[in-house]
Amino acid sequence: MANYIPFQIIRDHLATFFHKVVSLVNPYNEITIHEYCGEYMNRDELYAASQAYLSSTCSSRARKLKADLSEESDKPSVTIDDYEEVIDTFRGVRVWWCACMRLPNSQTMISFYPSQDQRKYYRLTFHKHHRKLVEDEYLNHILREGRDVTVRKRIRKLFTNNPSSDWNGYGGSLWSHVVFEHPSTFDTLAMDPKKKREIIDDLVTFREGKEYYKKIGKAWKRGYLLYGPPGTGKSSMIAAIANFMEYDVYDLELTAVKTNTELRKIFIETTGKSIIVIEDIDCSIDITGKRKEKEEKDDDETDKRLPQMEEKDENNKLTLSGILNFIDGLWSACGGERIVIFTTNHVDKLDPALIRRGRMDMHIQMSNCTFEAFKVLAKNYLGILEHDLFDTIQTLLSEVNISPADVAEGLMLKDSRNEDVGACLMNLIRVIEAAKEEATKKAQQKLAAQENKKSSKEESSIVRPLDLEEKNSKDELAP
Ligand SMILES: Nc1ncnc2c1ncn2[C@@H]1O[C@H](COP(=O)(O)OP(=O)(O)OP(=O)(O)O)[C@@H](O)[C@H]1O
Ligand SMILES: [Mg+2]
Repeated sequence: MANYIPFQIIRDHLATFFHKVVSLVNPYNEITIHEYCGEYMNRDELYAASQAYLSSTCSSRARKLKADLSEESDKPSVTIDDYEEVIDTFRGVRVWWCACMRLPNSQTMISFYPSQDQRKYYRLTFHKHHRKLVEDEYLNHILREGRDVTVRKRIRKLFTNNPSSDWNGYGGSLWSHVVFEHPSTFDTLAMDPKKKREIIDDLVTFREGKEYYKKIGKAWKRGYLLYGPPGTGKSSMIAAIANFMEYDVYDLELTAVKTNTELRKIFIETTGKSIIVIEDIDCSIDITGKRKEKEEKDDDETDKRLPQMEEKDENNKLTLSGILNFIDGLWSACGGERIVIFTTNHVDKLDPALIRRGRMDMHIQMSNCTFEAFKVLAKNYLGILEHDLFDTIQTLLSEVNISPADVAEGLMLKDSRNEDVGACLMNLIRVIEAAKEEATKKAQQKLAAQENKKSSKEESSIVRPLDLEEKNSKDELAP
């Protein structure tokens, strides 16, 4: 024992000395990034980001790779295998990455959780001259890029706050979700190409605007109001935006929300890089004119009520001001990169406060099928850019209002093996002609009804002698 203590001291001194000598000779520094960290051994975000970054940026340079399928992705991901060293270059500076593993101290212990025993980590090696660059900039670069890759690779989800039994809701969450797999894209969306370009440009500016929003002191969010008749592609546009931006979609069913407080909680559970959608906002809740009603009520009752009471009442129901708060007030508190979209068939029914610029930044009218929109549908459904029947269809479309949904239905092949393109276009012509006939009939009926109304009005304004006699006798009887 007496010999043991001096031996240990000598060994420690030797180890320190050895390190000193090595660091004098070795011009390289190392940083290790462990998979699990902290008191509760949480998975380290920098480790996850490094893994994503390396698999997307450096795996092509590695010879030994490994593949896996994580729960959060629908594609196998290939990453660099353990102990395979890869080189990355940042601002002309070379760094070396290596995935390493520290084996358990005791081999005799049996564990059902190998990942807890085998501590994985990345070793990042670089020249000591570049230490500042690595610490101050490169690691942040890894974190940012790695997070982006993770977001891009994840399975996107469609959330709803009004779940049916087969949706996945966990841990008392107010949202349930399914995998979001809508095929709509801007390429398949039939609308005026100029308008489409404007929307895409607006989305790109928004996506790249993090610093700009920060600079001007505004929450990083954007509101779109989509309005137009049924079947003009409002829901398809939402899916196209989600696919273009690679965002999750939160389909907020307002009728399932009872109070402002609940709305607030629901909102707080949403994450960044998402679209919050309220479809048919005019039908979801009677918010039109609710403010007016409230103002009138306030005039009568303000004196009798304490302010706290009013606030409590407000929180016990869902009100327009609750929704307005939801759209702008709370955004700033919850980080950014969210898009909110309202859809409606009746834009004129909405309270102007709800859709004013700043809340709904862009008002997008989805219109009935134009010839330009038809050409997109013909390309998508039939794979054609031109046809002899296009002229006829162009003339017909200029004469009648028909939704892209109806045109799309007319273009659907009944039997994809036998039907030819001409037959499909003829079918569409029949559909448009029927719509035209229907519209003419309706217009005639409307005209006839108006004529009837007019003539009955004229009739009632002619005062007949008999009526006068009757009126006079009534006047006499009156007290
Ligand atoms: N502009 C469009 N471009 C491509 N397809 C469209 C378009 N509009 C409608 N469709 C087709 O019609 C179907 C119905 O469209 P969608 O649900 O997007 O209409 P909507 O405007 O949301 O209707 P509603 O007001 O009834 O909710 C879609 O599945 C799509 O196939
Ligand atoms: Mg819709």
